[in-house]
Amino acid sequence: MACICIALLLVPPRDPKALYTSSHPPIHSHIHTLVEASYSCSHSCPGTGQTDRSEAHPELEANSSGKEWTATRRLPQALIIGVKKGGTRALLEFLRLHPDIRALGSEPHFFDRHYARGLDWYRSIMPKALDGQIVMEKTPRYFVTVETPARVHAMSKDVKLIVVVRDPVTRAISDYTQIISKTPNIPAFESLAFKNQTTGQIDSLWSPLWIGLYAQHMERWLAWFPRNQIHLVSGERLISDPAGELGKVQDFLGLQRIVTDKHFYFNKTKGFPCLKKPEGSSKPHCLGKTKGRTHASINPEVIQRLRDFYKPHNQRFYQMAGQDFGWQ
Ligand SMILES: Nc1ncnc2c1ncn2[C@@H]1O[C@H](COP(=O)(O)OS(=O)(=O)O)[C@@H](OP(=O)(O)O)[C@H]1O
Repeated sequence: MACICIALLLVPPRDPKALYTSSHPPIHSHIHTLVEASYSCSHSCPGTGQTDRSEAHPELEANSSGKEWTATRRLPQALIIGVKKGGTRALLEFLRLHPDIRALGSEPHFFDRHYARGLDWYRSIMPKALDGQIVMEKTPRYFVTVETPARVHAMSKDVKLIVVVRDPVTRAISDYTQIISKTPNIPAFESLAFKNQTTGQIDSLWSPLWIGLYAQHMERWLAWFPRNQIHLVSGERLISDPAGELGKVQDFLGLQRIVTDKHFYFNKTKGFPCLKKPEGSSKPHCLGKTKGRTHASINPEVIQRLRDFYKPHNQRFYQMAGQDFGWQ
């Protein structure tokens, strides 16, 4: 909060009133410079950890004319609904650089686990936002939970939905790598992936494999939302060209393209794009150790069998998506 106050003092907008009202053009055009400063703060203010960064753009209260414009808590207008291990954290962290986005840092699991708490509870956990800012959260499990599309639709039929998809085979191995890191004694990937290893019959109900049946899950969402309300992000391109993918997401959200290639650099040690050292900040920011893990080593024959298994499912998904994600 102290940082944003300094930023406000240092970079006064030409028309402070316009900064805090819902008048269009959206606030980003007015607070562009300011946000460069608050972005630095979000990475360097004491006690600003990953979760705290949901408060990267604190609510602004102005009284240049004696009047106050206060941020309020609102239900989200956009959700990152999946997929688990697709790159959802990276997407959320990158989007958070945008001054017109206010995102919850943790995964609230409202529509899948805490629905009984009601919409007032859900609203109460959202970060405060100004008019014109988009409130969002990410919970990757929404994409695969059967009840979720109807529940999300009951909250808002206009909500914008984002799904980060990744090669389902790599995604399954990533998922298993995470599971085994928490439960080291579980059986080998191979024995969980097959109902019968001799016949090679795949156990498609095993969660790491079932989540990758994207067409099946997508179908449920398309029963409630039009295709143009669901934006698909390539998890692979989010790594190879984060600015390109972010550009398309900002377009989808109706935002100016403010998060661009100038925000990223490729960290060779991490092997992933990270956020550049912002001006005035002590260090650049990469995602934590649980993102970009070394995967469990899997027999190549098993991988090939999984590729064969997913092939028709992927083709069906490409048709629904209207694009080929290039998974082998
Ligand atoms: N910039 C950057 N830095 C680090 N990691 C990145 C990045 N972009 C995408 N990814 C990929 O994100 C994968 C984790 O996905 P999620 O964040 O969706 O995981 S989770 O469902 O929230 O647990 C994670 O999967 P693993 O590599 O298997 O660990 C990464 O491949």
